[in-house]
Amino acid sequence: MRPYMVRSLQLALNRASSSSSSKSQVFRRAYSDSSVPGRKVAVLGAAGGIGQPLSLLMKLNPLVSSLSLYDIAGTPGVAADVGHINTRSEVKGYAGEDQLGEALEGSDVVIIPAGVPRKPGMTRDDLFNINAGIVKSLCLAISKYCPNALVNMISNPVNSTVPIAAEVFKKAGTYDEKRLFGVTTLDVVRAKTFYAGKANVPVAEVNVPVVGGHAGITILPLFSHATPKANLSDGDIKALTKRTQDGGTEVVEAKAGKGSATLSMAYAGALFADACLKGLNGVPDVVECSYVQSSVTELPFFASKVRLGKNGVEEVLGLGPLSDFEKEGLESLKPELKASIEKGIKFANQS
Ligand SMILES: NC(=O)C1=CN([C@@H]2O[C@H](COP(=O)(O)OP(=O)(O)OC[C@H]3O[C@@H](n4cnc5c(N)ncnc54)[C@H](O)[C@@H]3O)[C@@H](O)[C@H]2O)C=CC1
Ligand SMILES: O=C([O-])CC(=O)C(=O)O
Repeated sequence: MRPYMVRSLQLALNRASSSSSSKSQVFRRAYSDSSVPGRKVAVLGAAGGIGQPLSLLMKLNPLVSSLSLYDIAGTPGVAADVGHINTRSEVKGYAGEDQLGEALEGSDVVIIPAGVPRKPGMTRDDLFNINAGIVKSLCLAISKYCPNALVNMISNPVNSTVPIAAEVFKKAGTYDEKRLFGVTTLDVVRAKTFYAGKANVPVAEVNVPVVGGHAGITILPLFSHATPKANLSDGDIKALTKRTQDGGTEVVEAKAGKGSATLSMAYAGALFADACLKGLNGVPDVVECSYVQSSVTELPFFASKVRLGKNGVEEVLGLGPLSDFEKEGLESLKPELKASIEKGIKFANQS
């Protein structure tokens, strides 16, 4: 890839990070390889459908100085391939559990897309039996080798895997609620795309918060907060909400048994990791939606806008005024989200 293409991709990623201020835009333009701190990012599940393009996108991120690609197999090849790209970070591949410690050691951000994806007809919760154990063992290793890392959980069901991670870290004595994130950025990416299409506004200018969780009706886009404002009918808002909630299923069905969203997820995961790195580096006003420990509602975990800083979560932002339709959606999602959280906590403490 030509340097100008790499630069364009980097700029596109920067432009797409939703809510950062103009101050941070100036900061971004001021990057040079030597003027930003070195940061190690580990991708766990790096040989998978999400892991590979996500590794590529993290290799293009100028904030990353060391990229650690871990999977149970296949990572030497991915690392050799990605490692030839002429950008800042050095790349190392690690395969198999005996290399997990080395892969994690010194990581500032750990991104976890390890685990099985859905097939048509399955819910995200149907992945629990396999992915819960995978996430648990990876989080145990994180608590041992890089307890201070920011953890970006992609593996589904996110509504349960984040509570599992929290319990594992609590048991290990390393839990810091500011450092654990469920990645819900793809819901925001979808809401922006669908809204821009319906409202006929430039997608690059669109902002839409998505709150709640990351499965079906627990995904609650707040189109009443969407900007630029558009005069959409109640029917349009209802349809946009449903399409955002079913976005993952739309891809699962279109892939017809060959997995779920990988490329759009890699993009969303790269955006969120970039926001975490900017926060760590002290860029002001970095705000993204994420599923975190929360007191925004009575539920212990909830996705909402989060301000990111040098220690991870700096502030969990409230929901603001909701339309009647959104208020109804919020009440309807609570029982399902509560059950998924409790399922994760129970699993972590029983097994
Ligand atoms: N949070 C979100 O918005 C989204 C989450 N996902 C979830 O991401 C996960 C991964 O999806 P894909 O990449 O499509 O699946 P995939 O099957 O293509 O890749 C998963 C990778 O995880 C690896 N893996 C399995 N056990 C592991 C372990 N113990 N340690 C390290 N790596 C391990 C596999 O070897 C494989 O390379 C799924 O659970 C999927 O549901 C997918 C899309 C969006
Ligand atoms: O739908 C799935 O299984 C994968 C996912 O979380 C998404 O695409 O939002």
